[in-house]
Amino acid sequence: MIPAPRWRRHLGWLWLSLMSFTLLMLLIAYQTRWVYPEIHAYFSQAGNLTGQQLATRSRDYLQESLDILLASPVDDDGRDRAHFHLELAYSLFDIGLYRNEYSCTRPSLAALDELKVKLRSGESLLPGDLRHSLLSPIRCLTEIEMHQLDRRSSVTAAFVEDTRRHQGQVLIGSVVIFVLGLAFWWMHERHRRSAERATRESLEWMARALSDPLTGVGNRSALHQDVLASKGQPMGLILIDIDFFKQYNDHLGHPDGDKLLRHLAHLIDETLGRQARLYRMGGDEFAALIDCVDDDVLAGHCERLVKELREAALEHPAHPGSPTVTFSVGAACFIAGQAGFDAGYAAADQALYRVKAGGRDGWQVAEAKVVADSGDLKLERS
Ligand SMILES: Nc1nc2c(ncn2[C@@H]2O[C@H](COP(=O)(O)OP(=O)(O)OP(=O)(O)O)[C@@H](O)[C@H]2O)c(=O)[nH]1
Repeated sequence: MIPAPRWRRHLGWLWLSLMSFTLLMLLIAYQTRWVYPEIHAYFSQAGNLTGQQLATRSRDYLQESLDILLASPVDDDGRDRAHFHLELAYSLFDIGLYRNEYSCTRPSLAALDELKVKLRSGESLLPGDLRHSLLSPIRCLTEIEMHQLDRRSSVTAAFVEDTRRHQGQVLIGSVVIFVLGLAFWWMHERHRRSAERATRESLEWMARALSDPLTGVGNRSALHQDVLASKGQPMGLILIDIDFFKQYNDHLGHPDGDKLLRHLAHLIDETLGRQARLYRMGGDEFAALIDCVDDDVLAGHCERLVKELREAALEHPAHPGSPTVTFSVGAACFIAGQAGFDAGYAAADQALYRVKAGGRDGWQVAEAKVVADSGDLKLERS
């Protein structure tokens, strides 16, 4: 599958982030624009509802005034108290809300005005007049009370309903934002994983490109790369070539030849230990890079290689001079760098050739002197 271009992935993220951000802003705007005014409206209407309490108190005062005036006989003190209660009731009744919204308010207030005048003038009051003057305002106030109570209930119910609806919308908005956030995270995670996978695959590919598939050790390119990476360092190069490997293959077949190559790679690696890096140069030739303190140390490694192979006593039925597998080893010290390596390789190869020419199954280290060569230190072989 061809991965989407980078800019398109980024565009996807950007789009998601913008969506989440816009939705969040809309949610905040919604809260500010609709929910808060709704609350404000509720409380301002609730403020008007005190009208219900005023009507109740006013009605109570009228009731008390009626009780005093209906008690017989009514003396001056009773008339004063009744007048006082009437005044209190009047002041609570005479408000804009009642005047504007209830048609019974004005006639009731007029009846109370008349009654106050009669009380002040000391005119006698008949029970029938009293009923007419006080009962209709009391009825009006009762009506106002009931209406105000109804209004409060309906406003409260509407407010509760609105609040529930807004909460639902805010909840849905939050869920959408959460889902978008999850999608954003998921896209990011997917991209991170695919980037990791690509890096891992590149590393594996690079490792494969630098290793020999048959034996698993490094190949010629890896040797070259390692030499250049250690530029300027004194190093030892050991070349190991199996003797009469063609005959081994011809006699036992290529699969057994492959097995021997793998076996020898393991044996060389074990013998030289961690300080050495092993490569297969192709065919039946191996190379090892190792720190080169001096030629004697290198000679010690070569000696050990030949000895270990003899001890392993791997059967070679087609070897003209030995019942077991043998190899020839040539080695040289060099200063890492392109020119130094070329010189070192040539010297080690010549040493190997001399071993082959001398009857194989042995080793030789080329003698060297250090010279400087166009920035690279180069060991010149004698
Ligand atoms: N089994 C196997 N054989 C290989 C492989 N690569 C190369 N060869 C064989 O290795 C043999 C190398 O032969 P030569 O270069 O003549 O070397 P030799 O027979 O060891 O002779 P001397 O080095 O002179 O002792 C050839 O027969 C190649 O076919 C491989 O990957 N597996």
